[in-house]
Amino acid sequence: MGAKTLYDKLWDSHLVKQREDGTALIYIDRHLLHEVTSPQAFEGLRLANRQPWRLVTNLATPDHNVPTTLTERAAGVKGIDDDIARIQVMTLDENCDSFNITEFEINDARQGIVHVVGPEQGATLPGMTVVCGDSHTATHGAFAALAHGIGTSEVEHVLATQCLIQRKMKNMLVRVDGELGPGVTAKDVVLAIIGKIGTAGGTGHAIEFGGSAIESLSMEGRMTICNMAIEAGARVGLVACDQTTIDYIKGRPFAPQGEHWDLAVNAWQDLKSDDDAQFDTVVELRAEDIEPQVSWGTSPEMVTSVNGQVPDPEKAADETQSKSWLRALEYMGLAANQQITDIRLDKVFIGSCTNSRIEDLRAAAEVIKGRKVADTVKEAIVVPGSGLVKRQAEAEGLDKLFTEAGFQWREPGCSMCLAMNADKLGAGEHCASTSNRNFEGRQGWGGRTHLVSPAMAAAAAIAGHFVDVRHF
Ligand SMILES: CC(C)[C@H](C(=O)O)[C@@H](O)C(=O)O
Ligand code: SF4
Repeated sequence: MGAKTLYDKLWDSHLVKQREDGTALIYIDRHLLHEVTSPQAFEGLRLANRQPWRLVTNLATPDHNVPTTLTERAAGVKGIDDDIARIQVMTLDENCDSFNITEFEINDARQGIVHVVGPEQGATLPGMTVVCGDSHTATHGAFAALAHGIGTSEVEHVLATQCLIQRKMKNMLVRVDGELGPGVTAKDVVLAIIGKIGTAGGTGHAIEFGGSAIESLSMEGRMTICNMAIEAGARVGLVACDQTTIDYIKGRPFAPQGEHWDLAVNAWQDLKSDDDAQFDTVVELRAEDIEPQVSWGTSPEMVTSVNGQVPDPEKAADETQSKSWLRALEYMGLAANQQITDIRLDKVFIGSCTNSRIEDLRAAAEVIKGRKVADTVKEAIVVPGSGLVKRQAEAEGLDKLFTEAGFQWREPGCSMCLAMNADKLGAGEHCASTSNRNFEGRQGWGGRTHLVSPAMAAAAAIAGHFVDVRHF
């Protein structure tokens, strides 16, 4: 048999049936659920009088709508002010109760953003297929798992049959070799990749991230990179399984134990692309060339180095690009050729499934230690990715560092990443955000999002404008 990529191996080991029209039936090992994309799926099961096919594969948690202030959280689900949010979270509770699905409810310490919770619990394992009604399911590919988002009707399909109809994607390799400089993080790497290949660069492909710079990343860093594969147009991001992966998983609640652990570790050894595997597309970056990144526009590909400038639409490659840059500058309230370091911030958000894990909070805390949030910054919030991340951060005293500096320390959830709860930007406000999308209105109507790493967001909060965290 020919050499295979990691994606080929994961695909082949889950292929139930290849059909002549090019579609295939794929088996799903893990199904994660949240409150936004599951209600109609459960309703569909009920109407068809079906039960979930394999209960133990499902794990649910509310995240998108949950409030993040202690006062609102104290009263549990009934205390959620917003009617739609409360109904969605209650509906998830009721559905999980009636179908017997494990759920970490709103005030369970294990609750959090579904893409933080899955890996943290060891529910995401190498070699698995993992799906969730959420585009950032790509995150779980950091564990050499075939993971991607699905739509609500597919959520119902997976619940009912544990299978999905898919088409095989093409293989793409993004290699980052060399050593990242101090202060340059996984977030900067993935933003630089998207800056290079564009938001359509990975369309139709499963992207495997490899090379020495990726291999030297922690699991948190690898998750940050795979999380944004979808922002590069690919539904799937992947990193090969190695000792870092295995060490991260060991001892987690859903991970195999005892003799099953040894068998699993043995089976995971092959979860990497063969040396001579062929990729349809290969992109290469040098780690040394990557500087801390800041997005200036309304798409993640509109990104540059913190030491760069807002581009000039007159210098765009073509008419289409010129128009989209002009429109972005207008929305963002920025001028062509403006220094990135001259952009002043109104709000700072440290959180989201891209950057709300313990390592992210440590990196931000390190920067703000003993400093104060600038007076001109109206609100700076830290939203841990899960209750367990929050607890760990508190045990390390990070919450004190944040609150002493003038940050608000919140309860876990998606929060200002997409402003489905009360955490929002006002019109015209600029936000340094560790999330993954800077679309128009993403963080609130008229809000202006700048995507950055946690360390860069922390430095911006202190300075009141963007600064190169390497010299801060
Ligand atoms: C609400 C959900 C369907 C959506 C997604 O799929 O990504 C959200 O998580 C997002 O980040 O925009
Ligand atoms: S944190 Fe943001 S990107 Fe992640 S699942 Fe929630 S809304 Fe989507």
